[in-house]
Amino acid sequence: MAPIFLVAEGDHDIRGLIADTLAGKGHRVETAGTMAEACAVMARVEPDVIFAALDLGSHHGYDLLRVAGDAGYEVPLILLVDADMDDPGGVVVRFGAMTYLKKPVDRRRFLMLVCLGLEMKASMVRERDRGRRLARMSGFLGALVNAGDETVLLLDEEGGVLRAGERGVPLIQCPAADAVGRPYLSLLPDGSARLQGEAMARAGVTLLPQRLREQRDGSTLDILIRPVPDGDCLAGFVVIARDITASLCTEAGLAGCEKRYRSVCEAARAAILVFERESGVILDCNEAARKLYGYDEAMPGLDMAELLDGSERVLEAIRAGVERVPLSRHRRKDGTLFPAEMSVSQFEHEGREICTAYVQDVSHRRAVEEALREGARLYRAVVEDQTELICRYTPDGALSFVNEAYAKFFGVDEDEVVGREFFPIMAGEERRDQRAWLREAAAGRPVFDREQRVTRHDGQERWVLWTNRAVLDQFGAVSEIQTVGRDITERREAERALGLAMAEKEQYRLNLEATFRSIPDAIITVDSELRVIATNSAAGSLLGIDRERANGVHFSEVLPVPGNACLSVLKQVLRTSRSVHGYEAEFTIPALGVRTAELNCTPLIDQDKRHSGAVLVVRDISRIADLEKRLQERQGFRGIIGRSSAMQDIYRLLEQLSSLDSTVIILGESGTGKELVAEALHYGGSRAGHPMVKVNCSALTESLLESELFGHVRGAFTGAIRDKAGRIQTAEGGTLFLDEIGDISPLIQLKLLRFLEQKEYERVGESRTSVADVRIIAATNADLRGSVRRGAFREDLYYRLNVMPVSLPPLRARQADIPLLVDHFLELFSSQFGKAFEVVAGEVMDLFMSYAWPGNIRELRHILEHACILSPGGEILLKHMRRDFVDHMFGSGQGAPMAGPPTGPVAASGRATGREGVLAALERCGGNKARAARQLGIHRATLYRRLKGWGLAD
Ligand SMILES: Nc1ncnc2c1ncn2[C@@H]1O[C@H](COP(=O)(O)OP(=O)(O)OP(=O)(O)O)[C@@H](O)[C@H]1O
Repeated sequence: MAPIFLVAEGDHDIRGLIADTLAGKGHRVETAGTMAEACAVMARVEPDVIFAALDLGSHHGYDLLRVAGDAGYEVPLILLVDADMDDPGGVVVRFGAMTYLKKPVDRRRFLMLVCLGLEMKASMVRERDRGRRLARMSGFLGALVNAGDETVLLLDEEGGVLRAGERGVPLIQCPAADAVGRPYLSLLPDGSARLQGEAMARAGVTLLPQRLREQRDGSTLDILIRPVPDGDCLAGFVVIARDITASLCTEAGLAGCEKRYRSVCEAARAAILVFERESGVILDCNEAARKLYGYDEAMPGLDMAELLDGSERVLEAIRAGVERVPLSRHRRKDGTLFPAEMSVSQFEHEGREICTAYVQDVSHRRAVEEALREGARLYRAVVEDQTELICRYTPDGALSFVNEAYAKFFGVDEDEVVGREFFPIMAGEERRDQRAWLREAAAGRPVFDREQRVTRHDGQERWVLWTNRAVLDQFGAVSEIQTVGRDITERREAERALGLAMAEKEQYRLNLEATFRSIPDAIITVDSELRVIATNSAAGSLLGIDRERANGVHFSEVLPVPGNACLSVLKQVLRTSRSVHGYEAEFTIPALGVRTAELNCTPLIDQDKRHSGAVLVVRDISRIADLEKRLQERQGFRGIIGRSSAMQDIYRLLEQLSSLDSTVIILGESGTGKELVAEALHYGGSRAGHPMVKVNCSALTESLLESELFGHVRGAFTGAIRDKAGRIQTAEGGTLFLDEIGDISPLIQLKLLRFLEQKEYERVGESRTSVADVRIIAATNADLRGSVRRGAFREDLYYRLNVMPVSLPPLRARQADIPLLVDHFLELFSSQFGKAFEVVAGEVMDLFMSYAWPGNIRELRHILEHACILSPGGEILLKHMRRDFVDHMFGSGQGAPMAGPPTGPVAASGRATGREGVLAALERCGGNKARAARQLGIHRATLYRRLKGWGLAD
C-alpha cells in the first residue's frame, strides 16, 4: 500500500507543489489548508509522514503531533518554515518534529526528506511494535508471575527482587510491591533466609535448580530456586514457592485410595480385570483373576482375546456399552474352558477408555442349578407317587403346588387350584391356629400338625392329618409351606375302638384287682428282668412287701430274706419258661415268725407269645404243714418207701430238685434205690410228660455206649447200616438216666461234659452239631472222688455232675425203714402172686433188723420174694426164708455183714412190731391206732391188718 502523506500548508501553491511532487512519486497525498482540515484528515487516515507549515492559521503545524499522539500513533513531522526563520532547529527539537524544510522548497532536499520521513516512519512503526511486544511480554510476565497459586519472584544475579508475584503463599514478609528492589533474603525469616541463601549459592555455582521444603505456620512450602543463565553467566534467579500441604494430603489420600483399591481388588472373590477397551490389553488384575485363569505370573500385558472364547463378539458387545455379559466361555492358561458371567464398568482415563470386568466362574453354580433342577424333577416324581396329599403354599396362603393325590382327593385339577387360597378349606379357628403357627414358624417351630375333618370330592367326610413344614429362606423367613396330608379316618376309628377297649380293659383290670385283693394268697407279678410289676394286698400282709415302693424294684430288694425261695422259683420260671407248682418253702416273717408257704409260679406270656415275666402265688400253708407234720413224717415219696429221718431229708431234697432242671447225681451203694430216686425226680417234675431214658453205662463198650448215647449216621463204622438216633435224642424234653456213670471211658466223659455244658453233641460219624433239651440224672455206687484222684474220672465232669448230689443211705443205716419196706413188698407180692401176705413173723423181723443188708433194699426184696413164693399166704415164717440167709444169720451170728449194732429205737421198733410190741404201743397211745402205728414205724393199714390177724381188730 502506498504511504500516505499529509501536507498541511496554508499557501496554496506550496501545498500544490508538494502534493504534485509526492503524487508524481506514486505516493498517496492528503492536503489540508487549515488546522481543522488537517485534523479531519488525521481522523480519517493515519498519515505516514506529515509536512506541516509552522504557522497554520492560529495554530502551529507541530500541534499535529499532539493530534497523532491523541489518536494513538506517532508520525514523523517535517516543519515547513520560512526561509528567514531563526533557529528552526531549536523549534524542531523543542516540539518533537523530525526536521524542517525551508520555503520555497528545494526539490532535492524535499525528496531526500521524503525518503527520510518514510524511513523515520518505518523506524517508528518498528519501535512502536517493539514497544508493544515488550509491553506484551511484560504483561505476560506479570500474568505468569501472578498466574498460579505459587509465589513467583524474579531476582537479579545479586539476589535483589526484580519482580514479585502478588498472589500465592506468603513467602516473603512484606507486600509484593514493597519487595521490588530489596534483597530477597532480607525479606525471609532467619532460618529460611539461611537455607535459601545456601540453595541460591549452590544454584549460582551449578546453574542447576535447587528444591527445598520449608515448614511455615503448619503449612509445607515447596521452594524451587531456578538459576537463570545468560550464556555461561548467571543472569538471575526465579524463585517459585508452592504451598504443598494440601497436595501432600491429597497424595496421602491417593496412596490410601490406591491401597483401598488394592485391598478391595485383592479381597474380592470375583476375578477383576482392568483392560483397555479398544485394544483389549489387560492393565491390571487381582489375585482371584490370576487363580481363576491359572496364571502364576502377573497378567497385565495379556490380551483379553487370550482369555475369552469368541472374544470378538464379547469385546464388541463391551465396546457397544454392554454392562453385563450373562454367559461367555473363558479360557484358562492351560487351554481349558469354563463358563463365566461378566459385569463391566467403563471409565475414561487420560484419553483412553478403560473397562473393569468382574468375572465370576459359574461352572459350580451351573452344576448346582442342574442338581437343583434334577432335585426338583426327582421331588416331583417322588411326591407324585405318594398316596399322601401333598401341597405347597406361600405364607399368604396361595397354593403353589399340589400332587396328583391331592387333586384327586378334592376332585380338582392341579392347574385350576395352583394360585388359589389354601386356607378356605379350614374353619375360622383352624385358620387362626395355622396363621399363629406361621408367625412362630421361623422362630424355631418349623413343623405344625393339625387334624382336620375335610370333605372328599365324593362328599364323604374324612379325617386328614396335615403336617405343615415351613421352608425357610436364606434369611430365616418362611418362604413356603409344604403340607403333607394323611387320611387318618381309619386310624381315628381304630383309636375310638381302642378307647372303648381300653375302658373295658380298665374295668376288667379293676375287677381283677378287686379279685386279687380278696385272695388271701400273695400274688406278685414280675417282668423278665425280675422287676415287680404288681402285687396284691396279701403280698403285704403275708410277705411284708411294701406295695407302695415295690413297683419297678428288683424282686431281690423287695423281699430280701435269706435263701429267698420265691426269688429262686421266679428265676427258674423266667429261665425255663416252665411253671413251678407246689414248691414248698419256709420263710421267716418278722411279724409271723417261721411260715411254710407253697409257691406256684407261672410264666407271663405276652400277645406275641413271648415270655414277658412271671406270676408268683405264695400260699401260706403253715397250718397244713403243721398238721401234716403232726400226722407223721412221710412214709414214702413217689414210690420210695421209708420214713427214717435220712429219707425225710432226701424227700425234701427231691421235692426241690423235681421242679428244677439241674443235673443231679445220685450216690449210694448198689440196691439203695438210686434208679427209683431218678424216676421220682423225673416223674415228679415238669419233664414228666416227656420220655425218661435209662442207660447202664457199665454194660456197654466205649464205642457201643458212644453210639448208644449220641447216635450214629449210616457208615459211621462197620455195621452202621442205617442212621440211628441216640438216647440223648430219644430223651428230648425229658430225662436221661445214666446209671453206673463212674464206669464211662475218658472219651465218653469228654463228650458228656460238652453236652452237659452246651447241650450240644455230634452223632458218631457226623460233623453236624445237634442240640437237645435233656436233663441228665446220673448214678453211681462207685467212689467217684477216688476215681478223680486216681485220674480215672475227669475232675471237671465230676464237679459238673456233683452240683446236686443225692446220697442214699444204705439200708443198715436206716433200719427204721425195714418194717415199712417189708409191708410194702408183702403188699406188692400179695397182688403179684395172688396171695394175701400180711406180716412177717416176729422172729423173721428180728433177723431182718439185725442183718447188715449188703445188697440193701434189692436184697430185702429178693428174700421176701423168695419167702412169698414159698409161703401160701398170711404170715411169713422163718421156714419160708432162704436157707442160705437163715444159715448165715444163725450160723455166723455176729458174722453178718453188719456195719454196727442196730440202734435202740429202730431195733425196738423192729422188735416191737410183734403182737406184744403192738399192744404195748397201743396202750401207750391211748388206743390211737394211727399214733401207735407211727410210733411203731409201720403203716396204719399194716397195724390194722395185724390186729385183724390176731383177732384184735376192735
Ligand atoms: N426205698 C425203696 N422203696 C421201695 N423199693 C425200693 C426202695 N429202694 C430200692 N427199692 C427197690 O429195690 C430194687 C433196687 O433198686 P434200684 O435199682 O433203684 O437200686 P440201685 O441203687 O439203682 O441199684 P444198682 O446200683 O445196683 O443199680 C428195686 O426193685 C427197687 O424197686
